[in-house]
Amino acid sequence: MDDPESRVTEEVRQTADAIGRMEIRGAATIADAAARALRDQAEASAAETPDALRAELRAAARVLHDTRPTAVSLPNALRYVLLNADGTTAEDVRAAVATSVAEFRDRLENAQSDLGRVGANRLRDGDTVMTHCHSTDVLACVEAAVEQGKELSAIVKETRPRMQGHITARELDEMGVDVTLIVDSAARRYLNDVNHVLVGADSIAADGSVINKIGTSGLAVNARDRGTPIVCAAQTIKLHPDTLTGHTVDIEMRDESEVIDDETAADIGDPTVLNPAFDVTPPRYVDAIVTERGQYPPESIVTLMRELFGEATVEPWVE
Ligand SMILES: O=C(COP(=O)(O)O)[C@H](O)[C@H](O)COP(=O)(O)O
Repeated sequence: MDDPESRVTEEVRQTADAIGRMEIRGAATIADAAARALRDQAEASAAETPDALRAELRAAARVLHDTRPTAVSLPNALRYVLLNADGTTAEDVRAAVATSVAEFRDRLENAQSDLGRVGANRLRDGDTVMTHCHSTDVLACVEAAVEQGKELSAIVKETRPRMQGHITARELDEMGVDVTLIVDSAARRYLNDVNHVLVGADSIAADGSVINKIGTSGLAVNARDRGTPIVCAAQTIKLHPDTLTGHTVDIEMRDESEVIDDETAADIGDPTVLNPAFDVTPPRYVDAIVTERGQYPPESIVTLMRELFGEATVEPWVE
């Protein structure tokens, strides 16, 4: 049998490239794109036996998996689809993959709107929120509150170096929220003017730590110091099962060119440039984690993780 790796489709490779380059970004959006890519791999495959098709799907999953290491929604999506790729013929497996991808995407969408309704309960008419990066889970909370007739304002951190705050500003503006944009270092100055800090998550660890865009932990410490509640909006697909057994979450280091161009770097003596994409906020700085299952104090999230994943998980893309 030839190498299943060689039969990974161009479309799957393009999706993986787009995730790596951050054209597809944000934990929930990455999960959705990865699930769709597996469905497309199954549809395009010429495999004639279930084993050959499953080997091809595992190879495609590995290509998708090896793009960005921090958002656990990516492996959680791949696991969901691969563990449901059952069937005694290749056709059966293809159909099972299509069904599980559709189910997964429905769950993602429903989870986000359920979570949005929970998060919206925390927001009152006239409140101001501060945001960091761009999180579709956070925006679902704001959108649900706006739909309930609440008028909201937002102070949006631009989020260097990739400026995802600009996407947040545009989407909040489209919802009718009054938006003020600030540079990241101005956050502390304005924390007394906001009622809530709202952030998303790429992963949540078993101890309740929130792994999110770099700068979240500093923002949370400052918010605690100022007495401003900090809420993390995160669907349960952000729960990191490996942390139940003591593993830590990898923090992605990105290219220095996102921070400074070669010419400017040369001009200032070519310093070492570090560009971590995410950081870890300890649970003591987070007031609540809002999920589609309700709101949890961070320290109790482990109970939900055990309920959803048991004690151990498998990595079905490994040969
Ligand atoms: O940190 C980021 C995005 O980082 P990047 O831009 O590097 O992917 C977002 O806060 C989370 O992914 C949650 O997003 P969502 O709520 O949409 O899943």
